[in-house]
Amino acid sequence: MKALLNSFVYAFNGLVYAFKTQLNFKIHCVAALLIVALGWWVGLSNTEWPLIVIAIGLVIVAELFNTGIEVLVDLVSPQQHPKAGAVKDIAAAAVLISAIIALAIALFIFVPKFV
Ligand SMILES: Nc1ncnc2c1ncn2[C@@H]1O[C@H](COP(=O)(O)OP(=O)(O)OP(=O)(O)O)[C@@H](O)[C@H]1O
Repeated sequence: MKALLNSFVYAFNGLVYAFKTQLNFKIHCVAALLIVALGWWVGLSNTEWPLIVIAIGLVIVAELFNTGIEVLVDLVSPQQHPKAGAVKDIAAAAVLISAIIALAIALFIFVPKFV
């Protein structure tokens, strides 16, 4: 039971680390809160909410993996190396793609409500 509780504490520590060290993670968290508030305001349907939750979760998860990969690369390759750079660039690309997908979902859901 204590081990299970500890695993939640470790995961929470990871969230706090990402939030404290990554400006992009903070920006995405604020954007997520704004989107949820907007969704509340326009009254999203029971089918629209899950799509928004998945879109937000996709970006947050990608950001967390990106942060973990950055920390790992800095640990194993503090010196410059083309492959270390490529690993970071690929992780950053994953975040970018997730954010584009999330933006597309948000536009599909919200734009028709304002036109
Ligand atoms: N060890 C390295 N070797 C080669 N290139 C690197 C290395 N570390 C970083 N880079 C290059 O510099 C870019 C920026 O690296 P950095 O560690 O600042 O990542 P970041 O995404 O800006 O992270 P942060 O969010 O912490 O500012 C990487 O995407 C990569 O192209």
